[in-house]
Amino acid sequence: MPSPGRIPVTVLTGFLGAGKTTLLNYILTTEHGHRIAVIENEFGGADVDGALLRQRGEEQVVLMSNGCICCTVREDLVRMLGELAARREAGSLAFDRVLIETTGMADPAPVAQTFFVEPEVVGHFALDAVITLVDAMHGMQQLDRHREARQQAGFADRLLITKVDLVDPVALDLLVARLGSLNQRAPVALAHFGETPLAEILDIDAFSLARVEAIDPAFLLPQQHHHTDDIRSFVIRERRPYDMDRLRFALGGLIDRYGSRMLRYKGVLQLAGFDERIVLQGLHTLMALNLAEAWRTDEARESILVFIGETLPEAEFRRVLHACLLGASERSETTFARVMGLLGGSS
Ligand SMILES: Nc1nc2c(ncn2[C@@H]2O[C@H](COP(=O)(O)OP(=O)(O)OP(=O)(O)O)[C@@H](O)[C@H]2O)c(=O)[nH]1
Repeated sequence: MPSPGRIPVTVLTGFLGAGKTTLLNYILTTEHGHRIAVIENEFGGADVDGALLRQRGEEQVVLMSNGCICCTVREDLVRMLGELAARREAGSLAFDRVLIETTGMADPAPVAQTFFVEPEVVGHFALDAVITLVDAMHGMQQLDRHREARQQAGFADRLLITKVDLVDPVALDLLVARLGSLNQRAPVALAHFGETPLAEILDIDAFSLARVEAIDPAFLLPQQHHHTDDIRSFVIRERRPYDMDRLRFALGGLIDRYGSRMLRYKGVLQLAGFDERIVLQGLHTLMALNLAEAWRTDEARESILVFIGETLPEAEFRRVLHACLLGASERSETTFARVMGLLGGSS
């Protein structure tokens, strides 16, 4: 039970692409009267999520942390929470709650542990709830294949199913039943593009240390933490604009070939002929390119793409995408054609 005076913290978790940033955007752009500080954690090592977040007004602050919050950057989390508390006490920052978005690969247990074992954190913050998002379309497969997805579902105080618009009611029932077998105590609700009643996820006082310790008596002990080894990410940055037709074709080809291993890809892109940023969103074979806000005249335009996948051939992705840049050299055009199988060469 959070003690009076401590700042409530909500941890948003959920496997890659489950819809955490979408929910965060809904929260940050909805009138709800809360002043929220957000800590955003990225797995891919590039600030793509920062670019995808829409902040409303000055009453909110977003801090970024790269790396996986559940292991290497826990110190980062402790430091950021310490800074937030100090700025709040000094009166330079006003907020009444904190939201932490973990990476899609994070085990929420060590993140929750932080609120009980780190003295600087315990004094100021109280964990209100762990909210786990589950993708209705990909969730079942993710639960089957990835331990992290099961940990996230099992540890949740509330489960939110997203993307219900993409599945039929039978698939949804099966997923609800599966989640029930992993976690019997967390109520399940739906979120459509992040839209969900905030009263059911903020200030719900749902995290119980006693309950977690009843399931895992070693919860507060130091933990060794491992991620599935063959999941890797890489980032591609380019200053030159991409050619739209070529890029769509190349992404289509890569997805055809590697879609089942492409767990998550996203980016903010500069395309020739567009003043707007183009946002790429993808999970496996589901890909979308959408117009976003225009580049400012005073900023250097740079495309940033993040790929997270199982044993993806990074060099091939780099070659193919490099050849989609406007004015790609003849040599890279040949490479592109060969890699994409247009010359009948091997890939
Ligand atoms: N159809 C549909 N798409 C959704 C819904 N919610 C989110 N999405 C889409 O799912 C994709 C991934 O959403 P994000 O919010 O970026 O997911 P995330 O969990 O933050 O992803 P990572 O941070 O990479 O793990 C985006 O293209 C969203 O627009 C939904 O309810 N329905």
